[in-house]
Amino acid sequence: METYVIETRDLTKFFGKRNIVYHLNLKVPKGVVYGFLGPNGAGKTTTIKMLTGALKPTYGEIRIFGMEMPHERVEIMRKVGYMPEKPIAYDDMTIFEFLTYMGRLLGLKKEEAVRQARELMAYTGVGKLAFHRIKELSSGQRQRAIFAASLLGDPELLILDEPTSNLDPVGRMEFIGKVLELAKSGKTIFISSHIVSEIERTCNYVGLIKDGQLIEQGRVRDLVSMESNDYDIMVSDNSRLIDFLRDKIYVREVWEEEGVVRVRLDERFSERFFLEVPQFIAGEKLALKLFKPHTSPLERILMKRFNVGWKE
Ligand SMILES: Nc1ncnc2c1ncn2[C@@H]1O[C@H](COP(=O)(O)OP(=O)(O)OP(=O)(O)O)[C@@H](O)[C@H]1O
Repeated sequence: METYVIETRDLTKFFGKRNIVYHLNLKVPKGVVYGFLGPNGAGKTTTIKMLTGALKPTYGEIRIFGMEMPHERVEIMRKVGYMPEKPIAYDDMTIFEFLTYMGRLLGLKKEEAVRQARELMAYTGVGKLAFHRIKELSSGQRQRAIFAASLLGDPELLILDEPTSNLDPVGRMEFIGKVLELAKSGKTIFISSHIVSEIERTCNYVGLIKDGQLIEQGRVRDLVSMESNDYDIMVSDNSRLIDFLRDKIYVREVWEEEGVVRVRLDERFSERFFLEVPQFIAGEKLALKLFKPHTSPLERILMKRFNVGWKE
C-alpha cells in the first residue's frame, strides 16, 4: 500500500454559511513534488491553513506522517516547513534576527540556529541583506527570507503557499531549480499555485481544486498521457510513411506538422501500429529520427477538460 505524507478525508470548511472547502480527499505520496493548483479563490490557502493547524476544519480528518492534525500539531510541525502566503511580519527584526529567532522557536540550540540562518540566507539569495530590517525589504526579498525560514530544521515536508507570487522571472527560475534540488534530496514538497506553467515545470504530481472541490489528482505524467493517443514520428522520407499509414485500421488521422508526422491512433488496434510501422521503416530502409508519444502541455489539457482559464 502506498504511504501518504499528507492524507485528508472529507476535509470541509464553512465560513458562516459559505462552503469554502468541500469533502477534500488529498493524497500526497512520499517524495513527490505536489502542485496544488486552482484559480484565485478556489480554497487553496484555506486548505493549507487547515493542513498546518492554523485553521480548524468544520469537519473531516487530516493525517500528516500518519499523525492527526490538529491534535498532534506540535509533533507534526517539527517535520514540516511552512511558507504562508501572508506571513506574520516581524517587521522590526533583521533577516538574520528573524531566522535565528524562528530557529530557536523550533528548538534549535543558539549556535545551530545561527549556523542554519547563515547557510539559508546564502541559499535563498538574501545573504547580503542579513542586517536589513524586514520592513525595509521588497516583497520579493521578503518572500526569499520566508522561504529560508521554511527550510530551518531541515524539514521532511515543505508546504509552500504561492511561494513565487512576488518574485521576478529570474527569481522564479531560481526557485524552480531549488525546489527540484530539494526534492532530489528526498523531501516531499506541496506547493500551491495558480500558475500552471510553473507547476508543470516543477511538479510530478498535481491536485486540481475548483470551488473548494478536488476535481483531479494524480501523476502529471498520467494526466498528460491520458489525454493523448498521438504519436510523433520523423523519418528520412515522411511522405512515404504518411502514404503507408493513411488507410490503416489503427490510424484515425495522420498529418505532418513542422516536419513531424503526427499519428492519432485508434487504441483498439494500437498493437498492430507498433508491429507494422517499425517493419515498414526497416523494409523501406528509411532512417528513423524520432518516435515518441506526443504530449500536449498541461495547461491546454486543463483548460479544455475543466473549462478553467488560468493566467500567468
Ligand atoms: N476568514 C474568512 N472568512 C470568510 N471568507 C473567507 C475567509 N478566508 C477566505 N475566505 C473566502 O474563501 C474563498 C477561498 O479563499 P482562499 O484564500 O482559500 O482561496 P485561494 O485558492 O488560496 O485563492 P488565491 O489564489 O487568490 O490565494 C474566497 O472566496 C475567500 O474570500
